[in-house]
Amino acid sequence: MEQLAFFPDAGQSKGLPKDFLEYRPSLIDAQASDQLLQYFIETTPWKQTTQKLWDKEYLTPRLTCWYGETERIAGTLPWTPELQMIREMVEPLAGIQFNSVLLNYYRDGNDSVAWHSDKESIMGSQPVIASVSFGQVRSFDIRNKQDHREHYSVRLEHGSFLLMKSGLQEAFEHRIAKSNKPMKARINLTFRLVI
Ligand SMILES: O=C(O)CCC(=O)C(=O)O
Ligand SMILES: [Fe+2]
Repeated sequence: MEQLAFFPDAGQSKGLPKDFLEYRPSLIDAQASDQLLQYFIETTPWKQTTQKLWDKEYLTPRLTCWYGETERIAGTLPWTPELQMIREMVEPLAGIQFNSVLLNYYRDGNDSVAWHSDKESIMGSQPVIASVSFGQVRSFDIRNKQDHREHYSVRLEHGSFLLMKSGLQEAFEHRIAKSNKPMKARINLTFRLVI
């Protein structure tokens, strides 16, 4: 495994949460990643869903699509050969088998995902999630739910792999912040076991 590419912020003195996260910069080589980026952008039936906040409906600031064999999530599409191929690459690294994947499309720096943890009951309380990124490098921020001063940031590179291990979602939350800098398209895949 490669060294974790974390950049703790100034004043951050605690060790990195290696028990919870594992990062690999080039799971998939640049040429294949270029092709996959275009493939996902062009062929995925992207949707922009809404989310409720303080009783108001907002458009989710990114596009999404679910694939896999779970019936727990409405509208889940069958695996494609490309998604199967990536699933087979990440399963041995994660040590578990996944039955679904959420695709996120961040069109530019305005697209984002707010602070959250992925511990919906349909994934059990200690889910393992494998994340693969293509396109624009964006910062994946992580903070301790109990103490926001403990926070980290990892730049998720083109073709990279991030394993969110069991226990991460319980103690930490994560986000992809908006950016004022010009940002190109980014695709992120999070493989999950929905039970
Ligand atoms: O885009 C990413 O790297 C993270 C996406 C995410 O947190 C999620 O889909 O739950
Ligand atoms: Fe997440």
